Amino acid sequence: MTAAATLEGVTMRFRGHTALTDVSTSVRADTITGLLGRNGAGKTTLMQLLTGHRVPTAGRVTVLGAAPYENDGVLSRMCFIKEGQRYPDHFRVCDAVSAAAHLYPHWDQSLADQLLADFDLPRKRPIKKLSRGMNSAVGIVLGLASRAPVTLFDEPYLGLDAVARQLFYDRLLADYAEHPRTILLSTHLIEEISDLLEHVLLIDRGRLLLDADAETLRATALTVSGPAAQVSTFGAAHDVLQHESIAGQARAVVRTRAATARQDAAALGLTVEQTSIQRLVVAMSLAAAQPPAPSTADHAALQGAPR
Ligand SMILES: Nc1ncnc2c1ncn2[C@@H]1O[C@H](COP(=O)(O)OP(=O)(O)OP(=O)(O)O)[C@@H](O)[C@H]1O
Repeated sequence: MTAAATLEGVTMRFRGHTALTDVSTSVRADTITGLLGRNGAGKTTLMQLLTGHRVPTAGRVTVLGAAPYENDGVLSRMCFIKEGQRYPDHFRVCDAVSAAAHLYPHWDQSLADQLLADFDLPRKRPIKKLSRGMNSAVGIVLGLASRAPVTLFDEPYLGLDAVARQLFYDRLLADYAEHPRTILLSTHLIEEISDLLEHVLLIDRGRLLLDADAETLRATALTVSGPAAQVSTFGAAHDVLQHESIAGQARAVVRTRAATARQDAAALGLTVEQTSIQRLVVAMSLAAAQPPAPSTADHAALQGAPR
């Protein structure tokens, strides 16, 4: 695996708040990676570190072999499209496109023209007069046509309708197939994009919770359901992320490394389904939010505690 970017022991502290804590991971080259996590998890902060907008409080960030901060050689090969991207007040759509054409060395004007038509964007209209969704579409056009070797999309589709979002996914996939490059995409619309993803990074309250390739996740995350006793038996041998039961029936989301997990569940009379990446992410985030079960020592201490 070649890394386009790496974070080693990265902590980012703002005044009074730690947004990232000791994060070590890499973003694979020529891969579409999903950066997932709940509101305030630290996704934008991580992208800001990768794009040299911030310097970590501790640890090291490397992109395309060097530290990105104030490094034109690295930054010229990156494109960062953020939610609610702002442009100079007087900019029309065509001005943003010509500025991007000058900025990005790998810019493809014919792709930009095609995308402007696909998203039905009026070239001469001032950007500040565009609707919210159209503004997002401008960012998407610039991000894709930049063909930057490392392209980051941070929740790029504020206000974009379902048809336009599908257009984005289709165009991204088609262009990526012809021009493989490193794409890091943060989103809350996990279900919609999960087929696009080759790798998943999940952050939870500033810590890296999951760093796995999507294929492995799909193969190892299962949801089993059936009689509660059998679900518990099965769960005892696997990593249970979420468990719910009602009237003697139960359902559990598990991660397993056992090659025979499906057969084992079937032998117990359980129904087995593949767990979607969205469900897995929700289960893992909720599990991480649970307070840890008290240890035996804690129990003992509580028993002895004065009331
Ligand atoms: N400049 C700052 N000063 C203080 N705290 C900040 C600053 N920037 C971010 N934070 C805090 O760091 C945490 C992570 O923020 P970040 O924007 O990275 O989250 P996110 O995962 O992108 O969230 P969302 O999905 O809601 O956009 C949040 O608690 C946020 O309030």
